[in-house]
Amino acid sequence: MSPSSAPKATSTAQARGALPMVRAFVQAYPGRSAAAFVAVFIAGLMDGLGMSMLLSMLTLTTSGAGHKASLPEQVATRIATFLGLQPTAPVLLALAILLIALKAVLTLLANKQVGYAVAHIATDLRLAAIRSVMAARWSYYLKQSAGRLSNAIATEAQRASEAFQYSAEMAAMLLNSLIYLGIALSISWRAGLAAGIAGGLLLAVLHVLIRTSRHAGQHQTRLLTSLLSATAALLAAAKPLKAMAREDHVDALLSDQMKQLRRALRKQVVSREALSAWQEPLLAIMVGIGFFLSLVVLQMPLAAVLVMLFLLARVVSYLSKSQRSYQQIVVRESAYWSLMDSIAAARAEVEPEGGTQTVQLSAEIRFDAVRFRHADGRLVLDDASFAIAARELTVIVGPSGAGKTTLLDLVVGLHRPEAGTISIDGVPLHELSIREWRRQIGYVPQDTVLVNDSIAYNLAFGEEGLAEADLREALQAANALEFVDALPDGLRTLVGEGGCRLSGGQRQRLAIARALVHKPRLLLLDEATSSLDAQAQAAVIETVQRLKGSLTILAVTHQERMIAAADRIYRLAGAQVSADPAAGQPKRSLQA
Ligand SMILES: Nc1ncnc2c1ncn2[C@@H]1O[C@H](COP(=O)(O)OP(=O)(O)OP(=O)(O)O)[C@@H](O)[C@H]1O
Repeated sequence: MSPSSAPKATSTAQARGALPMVRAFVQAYPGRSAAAFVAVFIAGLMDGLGMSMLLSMLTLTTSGAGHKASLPEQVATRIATFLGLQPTAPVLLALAILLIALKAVLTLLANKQVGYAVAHIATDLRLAAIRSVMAARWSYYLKQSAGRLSNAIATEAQRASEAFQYSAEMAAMLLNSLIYLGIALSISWRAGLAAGIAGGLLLAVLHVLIRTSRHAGQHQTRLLTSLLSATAALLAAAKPLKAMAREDHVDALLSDQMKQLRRALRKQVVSREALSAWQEPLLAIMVGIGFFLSLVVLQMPLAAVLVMLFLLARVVSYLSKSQRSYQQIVVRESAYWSLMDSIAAARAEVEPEGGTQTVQLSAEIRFDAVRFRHADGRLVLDDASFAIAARELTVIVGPSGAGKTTLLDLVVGLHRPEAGTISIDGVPLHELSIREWRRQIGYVPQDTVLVNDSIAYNLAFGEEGLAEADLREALQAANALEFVDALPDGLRTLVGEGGCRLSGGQRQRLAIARALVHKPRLLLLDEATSSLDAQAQAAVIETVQRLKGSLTILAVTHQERMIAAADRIYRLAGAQVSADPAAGQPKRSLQA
């Protein structure tokens, strides 16, 4: 099964609850669900037949001649005769043992199918959640919290998949209780009816505990989401918090949510244990009443009463077990719906593929009368027209917060202009295949992002087919080869969480190498040399100068050296782009 077989994300308008969830699972995994159901059904029949053998053996040894055989006894006798055996007590016992053993084997097979399905569901839900977020618009991604996403992928997917396991258990228990109810009805409809009513009563009386569990589960889902969002955000700021001795602040911020979560979990445990604790005595009371009614009121023979009570106890006990499974389903149901909501919301914000055209960036990137504002209404570009010539170094300068990073994001296609056109070699960006365009880009963000893996991993970053020589060449170009070679494990060195085992300057050089390793046509540098010392800066700028004849470079910078090396300089301020007189003479005309 593929992640596409994960249950379909639904809109909030659709029916919620445990049953629609189970239906979605069954629709997503019809093969495994059917196999598990068939195995459980046959296992239930084997169990029923095995018990019929035992009951026949019991009545055979306790009832005298003239006893009218019940349906299960007739079936047991017929099976024995069909097998060419005399329906004697030892034969019936042996057949009962065989059938019960067969039931165990079939139950194992059913559980195996369910186990596979559970693993698939968890994986498919996780992949569906990750893919939906990664495929969403950048503006949507910016609104998400990493903690919420981690919670959806780790906890909610796990709880949702466990709900399937409990659904299978509940179905098995319900089937078994129905089979025993059938046997009881075939022996005496009165006794069968009594068993049915007793079971129904038991479920109804204890249903209040199911409601408590559902609420506690919903509470748990909400709390885990906000708790993990807050935790991830605070952990990201661990260093300044620790450096200023404010770690207690984390404790204070999280402790209230922790307490609430503990309360929700305690409620779940209490209602789960209360359900088991109450089911036992209620079952015993019902058996006692049944015993009294059949022996004293209905004056049934003891052997028949024992058989009936045994069946009644089986029906009610299977129903109780199915109720316990149902309780576990409703505890987890909210995790499933929360995850489905997240997936549906991300899919509704899917980033358009763009057009089908491709370009090689051989002439220019042009902004024509471009206007852009962020979602909060902040105007970043207003009627901006300028050109970035291919194979040149173009530098953007401007005050902090003017919108330089936003301008780079517009070139990448992460944001779309509200008016005007951004075109590459004359083709509007929205007509280009956006992924094809981005594959040509090497991007060095303002804040270096390294993942907790090796240097080699961070350089390749998912790009396939790179040889070690390619990595070394990129490191050389970024003036990073020397320090990487000096590390004991070289390219295999682990960089730590967020690259914490490297200096800021080293991290930045690795980010530059990563942007160069796939030989891009356009290199975007967002304050890419801000953490480097003068020597390292000079080396990177030398590389940039060397590269600019063969690739297009657009750099946001405040650094004099980079500005001095530029072919064109634009200043962004007050939502206007202009040639920058303060940054020295513009090397080329503003209007390309
Ligand atoms: N996703 C966003 N939603 C709303 N406003 C944003 C968003 N991103 C940036 N801004 C705002 O847009 C403006 C431009 O931000 P941007 O990061 O592009 O500026 P910048 O010129 O690169 O700044 P700096 O030199 O300080 O890095 C800022 O006022 C910022 O607060």
